[in-house]
Amino acid sequence: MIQFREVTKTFGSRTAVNKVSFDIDKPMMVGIIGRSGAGKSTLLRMINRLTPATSGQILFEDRNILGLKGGMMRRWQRDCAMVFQQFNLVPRLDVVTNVMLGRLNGHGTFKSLFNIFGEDDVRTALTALDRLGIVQEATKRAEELSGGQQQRVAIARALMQDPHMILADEPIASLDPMNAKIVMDALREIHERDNKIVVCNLHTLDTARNYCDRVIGMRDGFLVFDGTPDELTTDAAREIYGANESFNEAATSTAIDAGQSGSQESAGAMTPAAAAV
Ligand SMILES: Nc1ncnc2c1ncn2[C@@H]1O[C@H](COP(=O)(O)OP(=O)(O)OP(=O)(O)O)[C@@H](O)[C@H]1O
Repeated sequence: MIQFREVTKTFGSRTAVNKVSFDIDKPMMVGIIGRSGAGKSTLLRMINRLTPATSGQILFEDRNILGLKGGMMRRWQRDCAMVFQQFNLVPRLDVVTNVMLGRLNGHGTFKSLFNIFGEDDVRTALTALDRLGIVQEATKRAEELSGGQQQRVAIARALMQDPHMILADEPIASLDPMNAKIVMDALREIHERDNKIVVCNLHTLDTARNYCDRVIGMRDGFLVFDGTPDELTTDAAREIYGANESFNEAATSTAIDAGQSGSQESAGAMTPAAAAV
């Protein structure tokens, strides 16, 4: 479905992504992990052309999407919806309008400029919000919602684009553990029910293990791991994070009990058991 061929991005003398090649040949949930600065965001942003690649190819159904221009590029950007850490909603607009903004690329310029949505758009937006369990918030301003609710609105907006795939750039990094679980469950559900590719940058090993079918590890711009959650052993994690023998997985964990195993960097809770309480 999508093939990466020696994809490279340089910023001046810094190579953020270095000749990365891999294929995603069927709908799956892929987690990209690695320490800060490893190149995860840059890789994701190159897929939907927010960041231009320096060299290489990204083929979707045998077409190099890095060469698309104008309307074809906008169409591609609609096909791979992004979800961001900071939600990127319009705070003063109501929730349902925020969701409908996902349709803008599909409307003509006039409609886009004047923000005109039809009944059909409203109905689809409400259906998406209902699916995310927040339809009751539809008329509130986005800024009135909690972070977890806002991220669900952002996911509903992504669904409104009816994309081929969802690219989520650290979607839970700003959320408390309970909301992180709700958001990851929602992304997983979209993959399973709609059979879509979901690619998710994650800071935490346990989240990648719990939710993803496949984990890609990046280090200093290179792809250094590509395997199943089972193959992501502590040794493999050490390789990805560039840690020595004292590497402690809890330092990359969001699990509620992670702090008890010695890490001061633990972000809180997210094991399914904990979140189910
Ligand atoms: N617009 C930019 N201009 C210059 N350098 C950049 C730019 N964007 C990213 N970089 C550099 O590219 C490298 C990879 O950054 P990137 O944001 O992709 O890493 P990351 O793994 O997503 O990190 P984090 O987890 O902190 O978001 C870093 O060295 C970063 O400083």
